[in-house]
Amino acid sequence: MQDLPSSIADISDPELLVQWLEKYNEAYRAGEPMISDAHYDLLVERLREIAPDHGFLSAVEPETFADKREVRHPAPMLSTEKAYDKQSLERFVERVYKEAAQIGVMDVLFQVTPKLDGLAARDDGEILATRGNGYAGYDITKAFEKGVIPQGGRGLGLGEIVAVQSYFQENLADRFEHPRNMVVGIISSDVLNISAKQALEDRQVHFVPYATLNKWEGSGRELLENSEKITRDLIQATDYPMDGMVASVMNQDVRDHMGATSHHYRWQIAIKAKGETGVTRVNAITWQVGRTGNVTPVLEVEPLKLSGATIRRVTAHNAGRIREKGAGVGASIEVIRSGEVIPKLENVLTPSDDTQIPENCPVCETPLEWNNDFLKCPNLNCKARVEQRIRHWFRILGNADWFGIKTVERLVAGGFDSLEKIYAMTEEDFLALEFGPVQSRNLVEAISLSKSRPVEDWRFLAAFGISDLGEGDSRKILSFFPLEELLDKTRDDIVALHGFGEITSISIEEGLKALGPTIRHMLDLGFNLQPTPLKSEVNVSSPIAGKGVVFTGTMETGARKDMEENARSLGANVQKAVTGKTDYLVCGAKVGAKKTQKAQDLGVTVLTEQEYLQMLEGGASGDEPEQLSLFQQA
Ligand SMILES: NC(=O)c1ccc[n+]([C@@H]2O[C@H](COP(=O)([O-])OP(=O)(O)OC[C@H]3O[C@@H](n4cnc5c(N)ncnc54)[C@H](O)[C@@H]3O)[C@@H](O)[C@H]2O)c1
Ligand SMILES: [Zn+2]
Repeated sequence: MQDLPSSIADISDPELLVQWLEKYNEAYRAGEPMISDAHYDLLVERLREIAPDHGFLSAVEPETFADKREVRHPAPMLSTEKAYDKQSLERFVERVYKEAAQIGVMDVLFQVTPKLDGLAARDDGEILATRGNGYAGYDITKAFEKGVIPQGGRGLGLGEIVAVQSYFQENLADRFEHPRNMVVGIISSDVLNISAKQALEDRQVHFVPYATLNKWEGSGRELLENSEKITRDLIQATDYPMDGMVASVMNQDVRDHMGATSHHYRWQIAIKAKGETGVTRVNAITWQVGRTGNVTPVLEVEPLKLSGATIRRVTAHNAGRIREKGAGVGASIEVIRSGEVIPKLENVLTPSDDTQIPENCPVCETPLEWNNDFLKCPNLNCKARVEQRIRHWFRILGNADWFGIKTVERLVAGGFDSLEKIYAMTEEDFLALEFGPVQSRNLVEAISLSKSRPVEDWRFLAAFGISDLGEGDSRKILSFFPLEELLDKTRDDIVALHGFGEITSISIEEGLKALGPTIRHMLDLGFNLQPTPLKSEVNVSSPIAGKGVVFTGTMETGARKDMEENARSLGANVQKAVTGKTDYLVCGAKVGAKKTQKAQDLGVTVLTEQEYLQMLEGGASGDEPEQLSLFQQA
């Protein structure tokens, strides 16, 4: 297949363009996109310009899962029309009111929800099916067995399979380019890679019915007047990847009257940001060292105008990308910007043979290590890492942030390279580093305010930057243990909690051990911490509250997942496997003797499903039922 012209405006052959679009679409649906979504959208818009009636534009871009059973949809699952600017949204709203008036409806209610960027599916309570070609999709009900969590329960209709965004950013962003790629991998393959398995085990991959999303409702006028604020608020409130917003008409009679094309419902539109691309040349590469040691390339480019701004720096994601694509000095590259401040490297048009990847850390000279496509400085005391850690502390704590990166750099250069030292600084210390008298006073004041102003304890914990203890996980873990107790917990204590997998638990244990002294020191300084409410306090009293429970085998009462969910709601720590922290092993049918013996050896009470249900009904926590002979023979 012939290449596409390098500049989108030069594309003039619709058939060639469609061939490429089909190829890109196939790769994208398989979870391995070749180009960015913004770039793809620009190509589709180009097709609309040069061949507005092309069949490609009037069908849903199909997806296939070769080995899965086909399922017909009761009503087609279509794509959406897109509005890339205010005018298109205005035209949409006008059209809606005009057609509503035709059937005598004057009050039209609009709804806006975040447009989730994952894998669309439909759950009728029995079968979960993908969109497919819009008319028939594929049966992927097994996703729930694999560990995908149905938000709000089963049978809630259309929705999207997505990974929790903050979790992805913290734990997976250096393993997958986009959370959707991981999601597609989970659905299409039975062999899961370790990170995907971990995310499922941590219950961070959800099926989110659109009906459960945060939403805005109002009239068309209100929508047009406030669309920026509506978008901002919904982005704020949603912890899933999004690629815009979806505005829908809510009046059923108007929906019926407006109907659908073969591509989209006419009463619905996606509000999206358009990307802009440009071509420029790489002048130099700067390597930046982050808090966790990742060394990322920033391309210094020949200045270029994109969406009204002059671009001089472009992020290139990771070192692997530079090596693979030849994005070195002298390369001609395509740059894309859609919304974000710093544009991204999209494509290398003419590679450079000067792609030197540093072998040593540009800051501390320690030999660098490769981790997938990422380069890492392993030195915990690397000056750049220290600076970023301190910066992270003030940013996450967030109650008195006057410590920008420039200030932090000066402190570290002056020997104040730890939180302990910085929190002991006086006005004289700042003056000695040649901060002005006013700034010195402000910085001392900021330190004192950061202690006296109220701050949630999970923020305080997350600010230490322990890997796998970001804001979400800190909040979660502190709902099980108060902060002081957490410091002494081991991986076994942590893995027993709902939502913490094995790998995560190990890294949390290690992080807590390494930073324990610092955390204790900071606690002794007396912060005004607002404790996270403990689950054990919130929970009802039940015989399994606070107990470690493992379910195994095939249950008769209902799906194992539902029994687990129910046990959790009664305050149990539902665990995946029996450990020393397990109190009850509940056995359904077909459980091997070995398993029950191992549990008994660990002092775990082994129950049949019936005994377990009786115990719940009895409500007595102390009396443990006698064990069935079935198990004693083992
Ligand atoms: N990078 C690539 O190579 C590549 C290739 C093909 C497609 N794409 C991307 O896919 C998109 C086109 O594909 P499409 O037709 O699947 O998607 P679309 O962007 O038109 O979105 C339509 C889908 O959004 C879903 N959706 C998400 N949140 C929703 C909500 N709150 N309410 C209602 N529906 C919601 C629906 O399931 C619907 O099917 C393009 O935007 C493009 O960026 C990218
Ligand atoms: Zn270093």
